[in-house]
Formats: sequence, structure tokens, C-alpha cells
Amino acid sequence: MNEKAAVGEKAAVDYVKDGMVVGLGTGSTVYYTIVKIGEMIKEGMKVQGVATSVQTEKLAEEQGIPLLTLDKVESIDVAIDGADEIDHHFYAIKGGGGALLREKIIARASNKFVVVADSKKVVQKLGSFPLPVEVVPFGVRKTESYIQRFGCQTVLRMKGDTPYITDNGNYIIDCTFDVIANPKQLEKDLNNITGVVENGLFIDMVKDVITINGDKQAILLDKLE
Ligand SMILES: O=C(CO)[C@H](O)[C@H](O)COP(=O)(O)O
Repeated sequence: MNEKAAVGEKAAVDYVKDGMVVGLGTGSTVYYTIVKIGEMIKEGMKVQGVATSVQTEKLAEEQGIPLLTLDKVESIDVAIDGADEIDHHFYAIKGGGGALLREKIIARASNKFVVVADSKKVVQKLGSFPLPVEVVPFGVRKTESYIQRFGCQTVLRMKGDTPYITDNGNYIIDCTFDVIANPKQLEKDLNNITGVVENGLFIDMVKDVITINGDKQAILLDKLE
């Protein structure tokens, strides 16, 4: 079994229980969680999902997972999602797939937020992966210049010849820092810029991380406090 399948399926089996409302992340790792939840439902378990993207909505529907909108649920028991990078303090970069805003809203609304990450995603320091920042299209070049003041190189994400558009109708600026020295502060600073909607740093949100150890087993990562 590949690493993504191993961590993705373990999350479904270990965290999703009968009667739960589950936040369904976006991407190629949580794909395996969603497919597994679909199987569990076919075997008789009652689970409802809240999707973090249009892409996940489609996948969940294909797998027979009943969906609710966020404002219809009282609380989300657990949300499960991938990450682009995660460190040992459980700070994460997300948004490689462009779904960071809905992912963060759903992670925030969940009683427990679990990240599924193959071994390549676990890093000592965040920053090798360009940090996605969702911005409103109006005045994007101005917003980009304010972001650059934090010492990064920026690229407006494109899809073909036109800017990539998120499910919320916004743009994404990918920001290369190499190393993010203080993720906690940077998360706040970026969100203080007028024109920034949200950034892909997830700070003090992740409760558990499922990854792969040296023996190729899916395990819970130890957290450095
Ligand atoms: O944040 C995300 C999407 O916005 C994904 O969770 C992240 O990009 C990881 O994706 P994958 O599991 O495909 O590597």
C-alpha cells in the first residue's frame, strides 16, 4: 500500500465513528480517507460529511457520503485533511490544492483536526513549500507587494493563461520563504494585510498527525511542545 493510502485509510478507521459529522479535506492523501469512509457507509455506518472544496463535494457524492453545509451543522466531530508541510510542533502549510480558506474554516469549526501526511510532508522547519495566500482579485499586485515586505518571493498562481480562481472567487499568491522562522507571527502578519483573505499557515489547530515511520507503518507523530 502506498504511504498516502496507508495514512488516509488509518484516519478513517481510527477516527470516524458511527453517527459522526466529519470534515472532509481536499487532496490526494485525504482522497483515501474519503473512499474508506464511503466503504464504511456501505457497510452500515451512519456518517455525514462537510466538504472543504467543490472537488471534495464531487468525490464524497461519488462515494455515497451524505453532505451537509457548514451552517447546517451544530459541530463537526472530526475533520481530516492533508498538508503540504507539517513540523514537529504540528504547525502546517496547507493550500497546495487551493482549498486553504474552506479547509481552515472547517478545521476551526471541528472538535478535533487530524492531518494525514506521507513521510515527505514532515519537516523540521516550514518554508520549502511555497506558502499559499488567498487574496481578493481587486488590487492584487498591490497586495502582492505588501506580502513581499515579509521577505518572500511571490508568484500569482495561474491556470493556463489566466489566474487560478479559488472556490471562493479569489486568487492565490504562492510565497517562497525557504525557511519560515516564526510561523505563528507570520500567520497573523499576513492576515493583517488588507486584500489578504487567508493564508495557508495552520497554527495551533492540528490535534493529531498520522504519518509513516521508518518501518513503513502508519503511526501517530509525536508532538514537540
Ligand atoms: O491543502 C491542501 C489543499 O488545499 C491539501 O491538503 C494539501 O495540498 C495536500 O495535498 P496532497 O494530499 O494532495 O499532497
